[in-house]
Amino acid sequence: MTGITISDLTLELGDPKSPKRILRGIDLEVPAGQITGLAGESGSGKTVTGLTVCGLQPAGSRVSGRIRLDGARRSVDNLLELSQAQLNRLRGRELAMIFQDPTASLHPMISIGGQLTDHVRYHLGLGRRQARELAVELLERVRVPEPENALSKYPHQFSGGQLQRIAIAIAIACEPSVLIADEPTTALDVTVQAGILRLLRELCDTMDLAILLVTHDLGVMSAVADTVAVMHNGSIVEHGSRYQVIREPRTEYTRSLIESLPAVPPPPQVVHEVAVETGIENDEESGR
Ligand SMILES: Nc1ncnc2c1ncn2[C@@H]1O[C@H](COP(=O)(O)OP(=O)(O)OP(=O)(O)O)[C@@H](O)[C@H]1O
Repeated sequence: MTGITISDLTLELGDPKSPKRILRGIDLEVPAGQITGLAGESGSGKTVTGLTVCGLQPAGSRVSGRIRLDGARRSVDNLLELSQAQLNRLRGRELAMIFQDPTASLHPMISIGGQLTDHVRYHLGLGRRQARELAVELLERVRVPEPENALSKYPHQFSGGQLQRIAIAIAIACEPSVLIADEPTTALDVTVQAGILRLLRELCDTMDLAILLVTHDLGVMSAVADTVAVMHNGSIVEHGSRYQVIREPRTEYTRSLIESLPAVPPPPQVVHEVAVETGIENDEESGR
């Protein structure tokens, strides 16, 4: 299987004599070509799980277990054993991450073109012209309107949804095997959310990406995730197909999580339906 296999992942913080146990032996497969949802209430450990896969766990963490990467180009038996320098080489190439706030990964004073071309020149060793061509291609791929013009603009000149598309363009630039998406649509309007979710689905299918989608929003899960893992207090309490987890939850905790939602839309066609209803193709206004 290509993708990520997490086995018995534990993470502790604080005084070793009375540690705060953040992750308590997580087992999770994130296969290529699938969106694996990681759900759970605030503080359950979803974000820390995603960060640990990328080697970005909180400073002072004590981590044990195994995170195996089977990438298209590279496999690593246990990411936890890599040095920071080795992880740096892997991040951006094999492992990519997008966050709730896309501005967190974009520099406010550097044009979008500058940021995209710097990224691909550094990781892929491309020349200036090739890097620019790839930057345009990437912006087209994530459907940022007028990609040539977009290159000379700065982050503040784009809407939130477009910035998330640009962050996704940077994330996929080196054709990674794994994408960790942490609450990528939480800050966006519902119709804009649908467009981003549809884009993630499309990239997952066309690039055979293994996507770990971290979100507290089971509505988002029901729209795109192939399987859903539910976290509670640092453990995965249930993992199954999105239909099974959302419609026929096996644990009391998942049931209560679902009951606390206003309404869960029917799983299979949500993204498609929203797209058709609103006629979203480029679902955001262009720029400001
Ligand atoms: N840098 C840190 N230092 C200390 N504790 C931390 C740090 N980062 C996370 N934690 C703790 O780890 C636990 C899990 O946090 P995490 O952010 O993974 O939860 P989450 O499920 O993603 O919740 P949310 O949806 O609110 O982000 C929480 O108790 C949190 O307080």
